[in-house]
Amino acid sequence: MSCRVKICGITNLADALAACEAGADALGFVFYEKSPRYVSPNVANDIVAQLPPFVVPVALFVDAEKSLIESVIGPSDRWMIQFHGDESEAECRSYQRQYLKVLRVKEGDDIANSVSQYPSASAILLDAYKKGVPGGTGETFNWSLIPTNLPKPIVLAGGLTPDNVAQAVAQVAPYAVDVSGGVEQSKGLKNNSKVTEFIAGAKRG
Ligand SMILES: O=C(O)c1ccccc1N[C@@H]1O[C@H](COP(=O)(O)O)[C@@H](O)[C@H]1O
Repeated sequence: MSCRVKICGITNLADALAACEAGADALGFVFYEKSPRYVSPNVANDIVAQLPPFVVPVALFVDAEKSLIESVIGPSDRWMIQFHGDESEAECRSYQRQYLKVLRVKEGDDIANSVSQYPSASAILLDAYKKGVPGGTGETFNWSLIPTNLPKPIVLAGGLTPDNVAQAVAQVAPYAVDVSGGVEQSKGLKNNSKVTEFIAGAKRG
């Protein structure tokens, strides 16, 4: 089965529709105000209402207040949630939506044990750990730290680009890959050629 692709950090309708046209399976919207890719709940929901069928919108939060999460996911049943902070399994589960739990990987981590803490997650997203920065770092991590027999689908993220995604898919065989900075022309704006190249590389790998 070919690897799915999530294009994250969507801030406008043109980039969203171009990514769908290029074959993206999911689009990520960042509701973390310190990110240069932040998008407001109203703008994001307006974009989501115009997405074609079979494309999953993913709402990314970093230790967000319940009121913010509810204001984003309330208007549409289509939203999946990406918890990119230190949220507990009980908190993630409480929204009764499909969700991705992010684990930020560094040397010495027991990934299998961390994955086992989130039995209700739809999938686990593995990103690079960088002190003081919750995500969107543009940095890869040591993919050989990922155990091969994890009980959840894995979404690989962190520093992926059109140049390294095929190798990443060949080595890790993830369920999906996720990219933000590697397909941008500037922070918060996508480069459509890079998005197309990235998706082709992921499907090839
Ligand atoms: O993209 C951001 O600005 C961001 C901010 C806070 C948390 C996560 C964020 N993005 C996610 O980070 C990973 C890797 O991004 P990159 O490809 O290395 O730029 C990815 O899951 C994004 O969804």
